[in-house]
Amino acid sequence: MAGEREHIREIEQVLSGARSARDDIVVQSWLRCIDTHRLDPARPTEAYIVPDTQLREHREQSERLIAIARSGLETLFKQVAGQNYVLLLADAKGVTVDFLGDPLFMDQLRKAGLYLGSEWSESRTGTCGVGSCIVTGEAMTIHQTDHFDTTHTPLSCTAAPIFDTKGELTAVLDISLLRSPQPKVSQNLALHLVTASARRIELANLMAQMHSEWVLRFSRSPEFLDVDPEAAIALDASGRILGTTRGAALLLAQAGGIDWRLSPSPIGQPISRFLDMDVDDLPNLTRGRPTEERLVFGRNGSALFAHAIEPQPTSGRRAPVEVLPGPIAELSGGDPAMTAVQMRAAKLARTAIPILIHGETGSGKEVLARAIHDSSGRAGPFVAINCAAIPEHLIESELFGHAAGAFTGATAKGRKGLIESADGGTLFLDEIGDMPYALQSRLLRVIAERELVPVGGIAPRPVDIKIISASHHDLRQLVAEGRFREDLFYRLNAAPLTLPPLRERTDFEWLLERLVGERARLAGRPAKLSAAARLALIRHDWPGNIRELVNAVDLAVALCEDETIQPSDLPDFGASRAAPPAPSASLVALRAPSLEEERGALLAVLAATGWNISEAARRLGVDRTTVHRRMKRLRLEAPN
Ligand SMILES: Nc1ncnc2c1ncn2[C@@H]1O[C@H](COP(=O)(O)OP(=O)(O)OP(=O)(O)O)[C@@H](O)[C@H]1O
Repeated sequence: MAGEREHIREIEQVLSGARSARDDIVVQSWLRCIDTHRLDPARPTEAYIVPDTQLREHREQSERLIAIARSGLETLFKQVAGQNYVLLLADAKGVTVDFLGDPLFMDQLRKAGLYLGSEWSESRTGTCGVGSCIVTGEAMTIHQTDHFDTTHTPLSCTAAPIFDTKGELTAVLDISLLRSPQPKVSQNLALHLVTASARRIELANLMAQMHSEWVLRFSRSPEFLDVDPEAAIALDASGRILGTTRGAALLLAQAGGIDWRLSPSPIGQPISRFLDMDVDDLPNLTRGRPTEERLVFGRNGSALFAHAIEPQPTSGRRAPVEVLPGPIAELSGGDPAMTAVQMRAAKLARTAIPILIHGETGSGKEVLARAIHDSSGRAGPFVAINCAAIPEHLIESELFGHAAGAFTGATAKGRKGLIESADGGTLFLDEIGDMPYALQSRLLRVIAERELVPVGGIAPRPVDIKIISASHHDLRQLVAEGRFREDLFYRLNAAPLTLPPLRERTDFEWLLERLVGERARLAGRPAKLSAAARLALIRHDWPGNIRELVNAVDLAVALCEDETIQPSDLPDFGASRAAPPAPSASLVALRAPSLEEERGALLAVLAATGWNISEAARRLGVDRTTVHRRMKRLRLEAPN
């Protein structure tokens, strides 16, 4: 409290014009907080996290930069490993769009606003690393009581701006501590590291965006020219500057003898205005020559080492890969076994080949069958029949219908059976193993001859149906026991698809999130999972598969209070086997044994997310750069 009062008094003194020992950048920011942002130091405000929908928009807008910055963030995070630093990448509005922090402190970090979605604009939060960096365009440390708002005075935040190739501030890289030593100089190394990382991100961004132009990289020392240049520019074929890193803009101004604060942007100007060279000199500055000989001179006489990179041909567009049809794409979040099923199902959907789906009860056989039908382009209906649920003596007429007056009690006009009502569409025969033996040969005729004879009828009627059957029995075993016809088995088993049980799915958490969202919406009761409930669900082994999960989620949504599902809202899982936690989705990539499988897995996720790289990366538990890299390696390209 005393500390807070003292802090407020200090701000008041600075306002009244008293000299301050604070850095000028801090003093100027405090003045802006009062005069421009109308903030009151006596009214502390909690960290603000933008709603999910807004965060998604911010992330989408920064998607390219996030992808490029990710490896820089990861390298920096490794450099400061074990020192409790948190890394934030904020967009130009101050919203944290990427984040790396120690999972052990997530709750504290979230509370302190060092978290994905936190907004650190100066107008909302007062003097702070990210916000004040956005206003000034300068790298800085806002250490403890440099913060304007007393809520944030425990933090130490060091931020560096990232500029786009046209010189606009596009993001801020911030490295923060929840607790830090008192002297501000303790953060000097952090300031150096974050500034160097921001520079490298700008370089990577320029290289990514301008690779089809000449790129000229600079360094003051020949040793670092090829490995870690200081700055870079892109030039068109006539030698005009198309883009620069921030460092290059400053360097060019210096070389041209111009006060960069007063000079207009170098974009669009000929390189010869700043350096004693023109476009014809570029081929002499490529890697073919020793580094020490690649010297260029500024108009002010200064010397720089330069490395010219020739325009890279834009890779000819490969034929776009086949995208999974929407209904099939939605079935998984990238589980490899599911992906293999989805790829096969998509290919089979448009054929007349019968499909046999294996899978434990509740694993989604009917849902898959319907998705295949919905992707088949067939105009007729999807008709599902559970062979185990219909009494044996009724199944024949249910399936095949009956002719007029075929038997006592039959209608005078006759009745269409389920097979005929599926004409032009799909017949889904669930629990096909329970089909009475005598009927199996009739079904075989429908499949083989594409015609059916109703009960009591003589003339066969042509039918056009796609047959999908499902079983959780081992049909081979039933054949061996003489309970299932071998010929029918081979017909049905032309294209087997095996659904993995839920406990083996690596996309469990994706499915869980989706189901909670869906079921809560259906029930009209907003609900989200607490961490403890999520863990309990992950640990359960789900003998009833997705059906059991749906039921558990429905119950939890109905019981939960304050829109948060707690473990006490879940069914009692006490009786189930203790299972190891579901492996994380990020293991997908590690496990994929073959390139083809890996390609399939990635393709399914991309298709399921409408080729949204951020979302695909989130589902796979990897960063966007990795997704881009894998796409390149696996030759996957977004359709158009
Ligand atoms: N991919 C999925 N996404 C969301 N819900 C699903 C998915 N797959 C299945 N479900 C849900 O799980 C439940 C069981 O699915 P389905 O009836 O398809 O399983 P099944 O394997 O055919 O079961 P059974 O063997 O008992 O016939 C249904 O409520 C279904 O809506």
